[in-house]
Amino acid sequence: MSSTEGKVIKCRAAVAWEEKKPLSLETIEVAPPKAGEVRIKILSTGVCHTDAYTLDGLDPEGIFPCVLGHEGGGIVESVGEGVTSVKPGDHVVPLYIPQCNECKFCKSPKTNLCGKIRTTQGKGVMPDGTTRFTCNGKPLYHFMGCSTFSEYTVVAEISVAKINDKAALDRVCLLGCGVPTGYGAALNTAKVEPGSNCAIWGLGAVGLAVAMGCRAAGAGRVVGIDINKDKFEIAKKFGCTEFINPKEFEKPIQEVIVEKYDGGMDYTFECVGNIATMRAALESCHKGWGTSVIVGVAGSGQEISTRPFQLVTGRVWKGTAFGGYKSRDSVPKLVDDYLNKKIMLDEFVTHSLVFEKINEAFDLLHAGKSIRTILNY
Ligand SMILES: NC(=O)C1=CN([C@@H]2O[C@H](COP(=O)(O)OP(=O)(O)OC[C@H]3O[C@@H](n4cnc5c(N)ncnc54)[C@H](O)[C@@H]3O)[C@@H](O)[C@H]2O)C=CC1
Ligand SMILES: N[C@@H](CCC(=O)N[C@@H](CSC=O)C(=O)NCC(=O)O)C(=O)O
Ligand SMILES: [Zn+2]
Ligand SMILES: [Zn+2]
Repeated sequence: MSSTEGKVIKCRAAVAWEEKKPLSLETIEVAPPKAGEVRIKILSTGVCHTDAYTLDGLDPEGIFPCVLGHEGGGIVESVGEGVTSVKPGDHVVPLYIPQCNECKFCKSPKTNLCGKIRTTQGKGVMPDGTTRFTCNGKPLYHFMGCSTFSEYTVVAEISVAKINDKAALDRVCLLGCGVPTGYGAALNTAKVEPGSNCAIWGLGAVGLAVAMGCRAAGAGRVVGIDINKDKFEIAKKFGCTEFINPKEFEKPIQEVIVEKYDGGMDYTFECVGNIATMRAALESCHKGWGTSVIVGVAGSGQEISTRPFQLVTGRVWKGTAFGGYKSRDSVPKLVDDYLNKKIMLDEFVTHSLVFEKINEAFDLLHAGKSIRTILNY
């Protein structure tokens, strides 16, 4: 039994007091876990573009003040009543898509979108409708059911994956979001076949993970597309075979691709979050069978469009959340895949910083100078 069990913990956190403002380093209070909840000591967290998306005020579910962060790794500090699947001392990754194994989504092989706590999670509160965070007496909202930008966080039991404790938490935290999302987009959502021609818009961590998945699937060409040419060199490590910078062309990039690649690609992936590149990715697909997967996140009011003829003539437009992985089952296996060198994680980490430098991590992301920055508490 830890000395803090059942007590409020005062700890460091980076609080988003309001949108479009830097995070504020604060001492916050974290209440003990209630029934069905787990309190975790976070040791490392990544910064994903979705954190920036919400902080920038683009997320219709963004509620402030809140504790952001959803790509973390840590150790269970205490558990609430009735929790049986994890115990203090277990190494875990918090999950923004839980897995309850009871809801109709969890019972369906067609989706990973567990619905058990999605409504309260989208309101920034725990399943009972309340928050576990306060700062100077003011309640703080949770984020994506994870809130990994706090030294301690509280999540639902169904929102935590128990992992092999031999794995470095400052690497496997990336299995909380970006890497499974891209890797699974290729393997689960698209189901890339050997010899397929693939194109990826956006060579950030998610896009590079798509490339890693395409290579694992035995893809032929893997075309990396980015307006920042500085991303091309690192993308070779993940399996990109050639590159295109749309800025170097006058005509629409989809016309370039259809001409250059004998009618277009078998699979395309949009990992930017831009409705124009979503259209370009779809219209770069081959007539008759090309499939485009939307991974990028675009805010409310943003709508995709294309001529229906694109779909009538056989192209498929689909999307993915967390790469289609059923989270509690899959993340432990992905950790083992990393330990067995079947997937890369180290290569995604371009910066490691002390937690207090979290705003620098956002700056690096926005400047296109990082792939993933890991913050260590
Ligand atoms: N569906 C899901 O489950 C998930 C979605 N996401 C979303 O995926 C997207 C990518 O996330 P990260 O890799 O963390 O972002 P990132 O910011 O690291 O990478 C985005 C990349 O897109 C490039 N880019 C920007 N505009 C472009 C354009 N017009 N054409 C081509 N490339 C362009 C940037 O240069 C950058 O390399 C974001 O929208 C994020 O919100 C992230 C994780 C999970
Ligand atoms: N609140 C956001 C949701 C945007 C979104 O699509 N989120 C992805 C994960 S992005 C992680 O970096 C997702 O898994 N969505 C599934 C879900 O149930 O939200 C908005 O409304 O834009
Ligand atoms: Zn993310
Ligand atoms: Zn469920």
